[in-house]
Amino acid sequence: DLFDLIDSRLEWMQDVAAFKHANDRPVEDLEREKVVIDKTLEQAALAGVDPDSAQLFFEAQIEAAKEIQSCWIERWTEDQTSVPESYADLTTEVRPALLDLGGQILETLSDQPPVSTASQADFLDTVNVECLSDDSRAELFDSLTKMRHAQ
Ligand SMILES: O=C(O)C(=O)C[C@]1(C(=O)O)C=C[C@@H](O)C=C1
Repeated sequence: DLFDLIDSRLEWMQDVAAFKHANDRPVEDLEREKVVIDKTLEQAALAGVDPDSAQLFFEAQIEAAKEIQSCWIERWTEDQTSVPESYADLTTEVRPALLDLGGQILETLSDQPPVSTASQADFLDTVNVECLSDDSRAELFDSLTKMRHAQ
């Protein structure tokens, strides 16, 4: 289901944060964001989703992803004992999984009517990731309702 896929993408961000924290890498990677957006445009064209609306939604997902990662790293910086000992590898595991989820999100979206504002409560119930603020969740939902099928 669409909301579960969006939740799954964000659930990966704790692992991403753990990898970056352990390897002293910054949360934001603009070069990677370009790869993700380029892939999104390609996947949107294949799935029949309007590319501009897909780009705006994926940018909102990336903003949410960075907020979640920063929140975790802040927690671990305050309490060293809470730092995770194991986490998935960013390059070989997480990034391929994120691109795959992106494709599934676009395919699922194209197979159903556009997301209606009436499904907000259901969205908020399902997309309930630790460290994601209410504001970001609302913004994510708003850009999701603006995604359109290709003309
Ligand atoms: O791949 C990463 O390094 C991530 O943190 C994931 C992600 C994304 O949501 O796709 C988020 C933030 C980065 O700036 C780049 C990409």
